[in-house]
Amino acid sequence: MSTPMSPAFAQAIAAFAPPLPLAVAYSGGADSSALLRACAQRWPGQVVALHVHHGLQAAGDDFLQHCQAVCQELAIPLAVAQVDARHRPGQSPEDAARQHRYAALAELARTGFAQPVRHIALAQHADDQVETLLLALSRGAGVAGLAAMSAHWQAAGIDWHRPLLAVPGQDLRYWLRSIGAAWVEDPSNADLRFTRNRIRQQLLPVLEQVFPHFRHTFARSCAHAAQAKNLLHALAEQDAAITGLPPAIAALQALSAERQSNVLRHWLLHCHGTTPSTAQLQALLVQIAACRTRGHHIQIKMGSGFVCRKGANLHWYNPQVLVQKP
Ligand SMILES: Nc1ncnc2c1ncn2[C@@H]1O[C@H](COP(=O)(O)OP(=O)(O)OP(=O)(O)O)[C@@H](O)[C@H]1O
Repeated sequence: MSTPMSPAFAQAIAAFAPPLPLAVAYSGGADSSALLRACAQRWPGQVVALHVHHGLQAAGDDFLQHCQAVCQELAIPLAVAQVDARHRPGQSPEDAARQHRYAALAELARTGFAQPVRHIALAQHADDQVETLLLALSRGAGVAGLAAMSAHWQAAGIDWHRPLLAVPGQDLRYWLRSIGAAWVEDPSNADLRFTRNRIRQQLLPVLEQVFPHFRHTFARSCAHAAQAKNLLHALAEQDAAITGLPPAIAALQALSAERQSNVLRHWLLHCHGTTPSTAQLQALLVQIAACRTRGHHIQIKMGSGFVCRKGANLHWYNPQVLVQKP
């Protein structure tokens, strides 16, 4: 039976071709409800659901019960994990919840069913992508941030997919209503203390009026930024092969300032999982340029640690880790 999906939604589902079986990360909210139902309809018997109970909101139990009831009705196997998503000091609550959730989803897919599942679909859509782009702009992000969310990536032995990035959120809710499917509304989505909710409720309606095609054109900008991000990554790998990691100071000095910044960001992120601020990186470039004598000392705060000079090379360390492991 044909269902009244919007053209964008129908196109996104038709174009989505993951190897099966597929797991859908199912919160019980509108977006993942639409994705789960659309996938189960397209690949009957080949789709499973994963639910993470965050243990943060009182509503968590209702979410779980809703997911269990829907999966039972649709005969979709469901695996559930309970996580303690409390954040560490200095970590944002949303970041903590996201990290715990992704780790729990990967673990559920690996061990929650008779056979491990290697592909997980998430239900972020075009409005989420625009929100991510606007948040990146508001932070003054570079191209990596402006690329916003990827449609596909690999991590923790899982292929992650976001098939709905071109579908407006309202199309998903419209479809759910038209087929009489219920979902649970996360009460925190209405909380205007969260910037993302203010963007969704206050900014997107205005953007809609001024730039009616903003979802499409902003997504195109994200795609251009993603291409540039890949080029910068490739260039950083080439330069890192010359400077070595940790980088040799003399080899850095032979590069342009832009290429130094690029390879330094790459080193700090990929080897140490930290991102320096623009001001920190700028200060380091000044020190690298001035480092022409044996006695030149470098010691600069960099991301979550410090960069210092160790002989001919730079060296990054986190003093807190040094204190914990003397
Ligand atoms: N508790 C959860 N259990 C399983 N998957 C989840 C959970 N929370 C979020 N996800 C997955 O991560 C995606 C992005 O999460 P986010 O909280 O940004 O979504 P959302 O806009 O609230 O979506 P939804 O309406 O599906 O809850 C969701 O669409 C869903 O696929």
